[in-house]
Amino acid sequence: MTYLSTKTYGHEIGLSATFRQWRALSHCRLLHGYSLSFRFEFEADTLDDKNWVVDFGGLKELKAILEDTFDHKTVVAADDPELEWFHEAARRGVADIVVLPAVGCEKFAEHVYGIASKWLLTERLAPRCRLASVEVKEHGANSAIYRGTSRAAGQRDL
Ligand SMILES: Nc1nc2c(c(=O)[nH]1)N=C([C@H](O)[C@H](O)COP(=O)(O)OP(=O)(O)OP(=O)(O)O)CN2
Repeated sequence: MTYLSTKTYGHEIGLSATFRQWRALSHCRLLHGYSLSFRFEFEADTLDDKNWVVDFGGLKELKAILEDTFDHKTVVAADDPELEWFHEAARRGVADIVVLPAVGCEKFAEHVYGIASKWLLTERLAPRCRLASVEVKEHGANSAIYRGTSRAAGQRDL
């Protein structure tokens, strides 16, 4: 028996991030932004003493991490050829930049999955509670999902 629970920080909470996919040939190479949505899917074979997979109200640190990374941020890929230009924008107070290994919904989902998995361990919620997946949505039509590949998902990719 596996129990699932989910937590969604939707578009309505305003995690507004600007980014670009510099390798794209389309308009996606231009800076553009979305109020990103994040959906966490947790799983457990056994519930805690309250009969919960994970406390819905106990995830505020995860929300804070999302805010630190995506709220009013300009997210830049570490290999963006214009990286120095973004740093200059930050120095001038025009952009609050966050440099990540890669940019795009799939990579945002992977990045958040890694952070959230570590957090579960730190909080001693893992290994009982595992992070099954993280979904990142740009808007109602576009999303990407990063899924743990083993039942030890709460302890992998660390
Ligand atoms: N698999 C992915 N594909 C794309 C991503 C992504 O993160 N993962 N990102 C982009 C662009 O950055 C952009 O966010 C999407 O723009 P666009 O392709 O124009 O998509 P729209 O939904 O706005 O376009 P419609 O034509 O209205 O469908 C591109 N691809």
